[in-house]
This record gives sequence, structure tokens and C-alpha cells, in this order.
Amino acid sequence: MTTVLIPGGAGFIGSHTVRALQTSGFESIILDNLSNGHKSSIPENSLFIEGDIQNRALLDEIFTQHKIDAVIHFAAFIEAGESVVNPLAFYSNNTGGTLCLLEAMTEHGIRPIVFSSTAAVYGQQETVATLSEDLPKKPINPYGESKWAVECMLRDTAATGALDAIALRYFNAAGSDPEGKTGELHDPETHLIPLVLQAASGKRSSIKVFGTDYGTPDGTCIRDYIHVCDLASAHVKALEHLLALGSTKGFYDAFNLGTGNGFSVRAVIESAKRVTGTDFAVVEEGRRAGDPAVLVADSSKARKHLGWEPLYPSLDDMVAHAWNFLKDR
Ligand SMILES: NC(=O)c1ccc[n+]([C@@H]2O[C@H](COP(=O)([O-])OP(=O)(O)OC[C@H]3O[C@@H](n4cnc5c(N)ncnc54)[C@H](O)[C@@H]3O)[C@@H](O)[C@H]2O)c1
Ligand SMILES: O=c1ccn([C@@H]2O[C@H](COP(=O)(O)OP(=O)(O)O[C@H]3O[C@H](CO)[C@@H](O)[C@H](O)[C@H]3O)[C@@H](O)[C@H]2O)c(=O)[nH]1
Repeated sequence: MTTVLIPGGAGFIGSHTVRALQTSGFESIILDNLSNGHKSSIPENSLFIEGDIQNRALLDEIFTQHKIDAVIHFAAFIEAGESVVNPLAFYSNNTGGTLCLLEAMTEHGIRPIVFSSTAAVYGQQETVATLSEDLPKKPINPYGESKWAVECMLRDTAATGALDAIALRYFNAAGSDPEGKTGELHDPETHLIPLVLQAASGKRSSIKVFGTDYGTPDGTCIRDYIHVCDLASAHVKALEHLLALGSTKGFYDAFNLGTGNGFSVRAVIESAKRVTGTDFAVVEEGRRAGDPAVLVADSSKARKHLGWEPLYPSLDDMVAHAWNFLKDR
């Protein structure tokens, strides 16, 4: 059986991917320091190691004691706004932590890695409606920079023949496992959809709209929301792609993952009101630092080369699945 090390597997997207890997017959070993993840998100029958990707001795122990065939790497700090306030923490954990992981992988001869990159590597592109992979990388926040630096490390190391790597540039992860086994449990929560749903359930008195003066049709930021189960299936496809290469020459490529549909902050709020049948207060605030106005994916490359297709492209479905998980928490 193929065994995959999953740093960050106790988090939102990682825990959904562990389940998708199980369904596809892979074995997972989860490494997570629980800084933002939850033991309760991990399926019972997977091996969990509590620890940090920056702990090189622990990585050596894991790679020596277990037969690891590949790595799917989610472990990172994730809030773009917070990265503007605390950039060094993001460079240290996201870039420094991944450097430690890559050094350990290459020394132990483990080649395939799927990496969680982000739409934030594109920053604000002026002239294009949807973002394709080859556009210039112009992050406008340290979070995006910290992830782009990792992509450069992967590209350059693959060029030496030491790694086979795929960077998946997700747009905005949303939704929840439709069976309700796992979901989004960030603490503190900063993401729009779960915060709107907290307003819908009365856990917070209102939802704030960060910026109403962007150059978009309703003045609020537009994002491409992608169901977390569709992200999970893309990881399985990317892993299978790497494992099928059988090459020792080194491989690197990057793929966008989104639906290609952009929704404004106001559209997300309307969806939540529709799906939950509730009404709640909406408070207009100033812009949040580090937010591009529009991020919408061209994901045709992933569809073509990975054979990936999102199964849940509807925003209302994503909001409804998130609501199923969050409404009683
Ligand atoms: N959520 C999104 O919309 C989104 C979009 C694009 C990219 N991403 C990327 O996807 C990945 C997963 O995001 P998520 O939403 O599941 O976040 P998450 O916070 O739920 O998961 C990240 C996990 O990594 C763990 N972690 C962090 N630093 C660690 C370290 N040094 N050592 C070990 N474990 C560590 C956390 O405890 C957490 O369980 C991240 O790399 C993020 O940058 C997320
Ligand atoms: O209370 C809130 C929270 C968010 N927003 C806005 O909603 C949009 C989406 O914000 P959020 O849900 O925080 O996601 P992003 O900042 O777009 O970042 C997410 O999506 C990126 C990819 O696009 C990932 O890289 C990041 O890790 C992930 O946090 C932004 O315009 C925010 O300003 C509000 O108006 N009010």
C-alpha cells in the first residue's frame, strides 16, 4: 500500500483529503502540531503524530521508521490579513518550515510532494478576468510571498532531479464533507463563509463587509469559492499523477483549483440568507489590508492534465454543506 505523510492533516483541507485518500486506497500518516488543527478532525484509523515540520530530528525519525512513499503538505499559517501584521511568523512557518521538510525529504530520497499553494501568489492582476498559471506572480501580502517562495524552492529542486512536485493553487476553500464527518473549524475564524454562518446562527451579532469601494460591480471583493471535497479529490489526482511518472529526472508543475465563478462578499451574504432562511445585520467596514479586489481561477489546466472536475460548483451547495456542519456547533 502507498503511504503518504500529511503535514497539516488535522486541518480543514487536510482532514478532508485524508478521507479522500482512504477512499482511494492510500494510507496516511498525519503530522500536525495542532496549532490550528483538531485531533477530532482526523479519521480514527489513521496514524497521527503530534509535531512540527520545523523539527528536523522528528522528520528524520518519521522518514526512518516509516516507509513513506510521498508527501502532501498542508501545514502553514493561512490568513492573508494576519500575514500583513505578522510577516515573520508566516515566512518562518510557511517558508522556513517547508525548507526543513524539503531538506529532510531529499536526504531520505522521498521524491513526490503535493504542495498547498494559493491564489494569493497572483496578487492583483489588472487586465485579466480569470487567472491562468503562467501569469506573473505578484503577491500583495506576505502570506502569498511565503507560498510563492516555496513554489520557487520546489521548481528549483525538481530541476536538479531530486523531487517530483505539484503545487496546487487553491482559490477560496469552502463547504464541508456532505456526510458531516469533518468541516471548517478555524479558531479564531477569519473566513467569510463560516463567519456569515455564525451571524446566521446568532453566534455573532452581525457580519462585517471589509471594503465597499473596490472596482467591482457591487464594490466588494470577488472570490472563487471551491468546495473542500473538490480540493480533496484534486490532491488524490495530483498524487496519482506524480506516482505514475516513474521518472527520476525531476518534475514540477502548478495547477489552479477553482470553479471559474466569482462571487462578491455581498453575494455570499445573500447566499447564506437564502440557504439558512435567516436574516442578520450586515455592517460595512473599511478595507482589510492585503486583500486583492478579484481572484477568479482559470482551472482548465487541472481539468485537462489531472482529469479533475469539481463536483460541487454551486455556491449555495457549499454554503449549505458548511451550514450542516456548523449550525449546531
Ligand atoms: N483555506 C483556504 O481557503 C486556502 C486557500 C488556499 C490555500 N490554502 C492552503 O491550504 C493549506 C491548508 O489550509 P486549511 O484551510 O486547511 O488550514 P488549517 O489551519 O485548517 O490547516 C493547517 C494545518 O497545519 C497545521 N500546522 C501549521 N503549522 C504547522 C507546523 N509548523 N507543523 C505542523 N503542523 C502545522 C495546523 O495545526 C493545521 O492543522 C494551507 O497551507 C493553506 O495555506 C488554504
Ligand atoms: O468578516 C469578513 C471576512 C472576510 N471578508 C472578505 O471576504 C473575502 C474573503 O476573505 P477570506 O474568507 O478571509 O479569504 P481570503 O482572504 O480570500 O483568503 C483565503 O483564500 C485564499 C485563496 O484565495 C487563501 O490563500 C487563504 O489561505 C484563505 O484564507 C475578502 O475580501 C475579505 O475581505 C469580509 O468582508 N468580512
